[in-house]
Amino acid sequence: MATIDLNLPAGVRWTAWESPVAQARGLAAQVAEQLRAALAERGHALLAVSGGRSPVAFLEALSGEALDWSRVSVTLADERWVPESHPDSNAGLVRRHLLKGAAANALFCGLYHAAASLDEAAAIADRQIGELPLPIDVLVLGMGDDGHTASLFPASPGLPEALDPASARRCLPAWAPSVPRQRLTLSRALLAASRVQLLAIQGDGKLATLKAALAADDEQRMPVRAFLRAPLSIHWCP
Ligand SMILES: O=C1O[C@H](COP(=O)(O)O)[C@@H](O)[C@H](O)[C@H]1O
Repeated sequence: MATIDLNLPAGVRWTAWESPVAQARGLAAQVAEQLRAALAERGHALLAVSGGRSPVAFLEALSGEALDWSRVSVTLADERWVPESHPDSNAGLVRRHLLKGAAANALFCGLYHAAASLDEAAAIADRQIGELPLPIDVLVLGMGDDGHTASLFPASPGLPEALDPASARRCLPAWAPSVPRQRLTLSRALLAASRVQLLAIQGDGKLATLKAALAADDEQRMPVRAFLRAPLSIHWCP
């Protein structure tokens, strides 16, 4: 594979996998290893994963990893404000592709709540996330073609607060440019405190977005920029 010159910030690690299958398996093995380390160190482990279209093969591979899943808690970096039965639900995706077999023993804490408003749903999720064994041990982020990560979308109302590194909020309402527009996102402050931070992306389009984010000077325009620093490891495949 040709060398890719990205001029990454100090401490940001880069792995180019040869294929989506190799990426899914390799990433799952690394995540499992980090979860085992957290279990050995803390007695429990907290994993936050992303949704969307990309992570299916990774979630499938991770569900087959030998782990004491009964001591692992799983949450989401973000969610669409739709019930779990909806095809766009990130919780539904995680239940179908990760929480099966031995991995069904993990405690799952989703972000969706059928509240009267998105604000109220975010407040409920904020409280529930606060009951998890924070910080997040392993975070797996994805990235959209517009430079969003989690549901930190460019120009979303409330983005400055969601990206505020000093914010005490754990979960906030967010708005996407595409349907379902109403979202819930963990805050940058909470996500960036994760012990292990991984960004998994696929294809030349997302590589171009990553390059644009690295070159941009504004997190509001390219929210993924907020995470392009140590200890992030970026995992890409063509
Ligand atoms: O809407 C979302 O988009 C991003 C990227 O998703 P993908 O479909 O391009 O893989 C994802 O990381 C996020 O969790 C999701 O809610």
